[in-house]
Amino acid sequence: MEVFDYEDIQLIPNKNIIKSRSEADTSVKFGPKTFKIPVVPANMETVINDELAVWLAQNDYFYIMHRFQPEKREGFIKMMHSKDLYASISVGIKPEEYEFIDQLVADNQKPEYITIDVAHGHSDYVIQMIHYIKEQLPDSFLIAGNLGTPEAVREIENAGADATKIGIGPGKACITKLKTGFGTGGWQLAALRLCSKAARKPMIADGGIRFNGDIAKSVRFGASMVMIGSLLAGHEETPGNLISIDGKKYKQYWGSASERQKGAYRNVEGRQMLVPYRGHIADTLTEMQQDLQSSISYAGGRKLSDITKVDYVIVKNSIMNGD
Ligand SMILES: NC(=O)C1=CN([C@@H]2O[C@H](COP(=O)(O)OP(=O)(O)OC[C@H]3O[C@@H](n4cnc5c(N)ncnc54)[C@H](OP(=O)(O)O)[C@@H]3O)[C@@H](O)[C@H]2O)C=CC1
Ligand SMILES: Nc1nc2c(ncn2[C@@H]2O[C@H](COP(=O)(O)O)[C@@H](O)[C@H]2O)c(=O)[nH]1
Repeated sequence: MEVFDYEDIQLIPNKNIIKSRSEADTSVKFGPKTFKIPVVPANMETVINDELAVWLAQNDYFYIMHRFQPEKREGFIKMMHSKDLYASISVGIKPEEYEFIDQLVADNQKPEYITIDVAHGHSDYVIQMIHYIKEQLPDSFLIAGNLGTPEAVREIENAGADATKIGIGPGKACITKLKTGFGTGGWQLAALRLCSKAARKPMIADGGIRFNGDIAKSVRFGASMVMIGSLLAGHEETPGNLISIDGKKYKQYWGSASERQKGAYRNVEGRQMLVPYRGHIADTLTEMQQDLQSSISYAGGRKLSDITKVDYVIVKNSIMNGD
């Protein structure tokens, strides 16, 4: 098995066929809608809130609202629909989540996207929830995760999920690999490649994105969408508190399985940290789009899927050489 991560790979250029990078089409159809770029901010409390979700939906970006204020989710769906925007929410798998789905059905609230978001998604309890949601809300596009193996992708797709989310332990705020010894941390890109061999439906690559070029690499190895936490958490519009230290600005970022998120030290697999402040998220997303347009041109293509065909080399830990 070839084992590598984002920093170990370089994609090999093909002859350019476009006159300007602006001709390259970065859009992606994911579920019922088409988005500007294959990037989704992580469904974490320090990355997404209502205001940012509205802005992202209004501007043709994908978002997934987190599930850590469960009582606000139905109101969130109503608020998005009242503005004629799509609603995209997360759920867990505990008994009260079944009641939440029942409530949505009773109130005729149908989110366009639902993500089952648990640490270890290859589980009969996740499969039960997939069956339940597909029965109760068959028109919602259902994403399930997180997974890290082709077997998991096959089983979760067969259970009825419309897309899977791949990544166990590669996140910046993650300590799963240290506390449990398991996961795709350190070989997330290779794990994505393995999963793509089994996948018949779209995959979201989740965690480990440190540079804009990692988005193109994720697409090359099979991702339809790329979930990003730490690299997007440092913006004016993201919910973490702004903190100044020695004249430098930072924002708070914490893991969804951190003590900070859970309010207790039980099954903690995440940590709290500071990420550099980066200004407005619109500028970062525009830069990501421009970099991706450049990637498409280096791939010798015109559209995002052209990146999936390029060759690559493994250059172990050396892409920063020469910096
Ligand atoms: N992508 C990643 O690598 C990781 C992501 N996270 C994020 O943290 C948040 C909290 O996740 P999670 O703890 O799953 O949410 P929950 O607290 O909702 O747990 C999910 C359910 O699964 C049960 N469970 C059994 N085994 C496991 C296991 N190995 N890991 C997790 N749950 C298990 C839990 O019971 P009990 O709590 O009693 O065990 C609980 O009932 C999510 O947003 C998740 O995405 C967390 C860790 C890793
Ligand atoms: N193991 C843990 N993983 C977590 C936790 N909270 C979130 N996450 C995952 O990280 C990604 C974001 O990764 P990044 O590298 O872009 O910062 C996120 O989407 C989750 O899948 C956690 O507490 N523990």
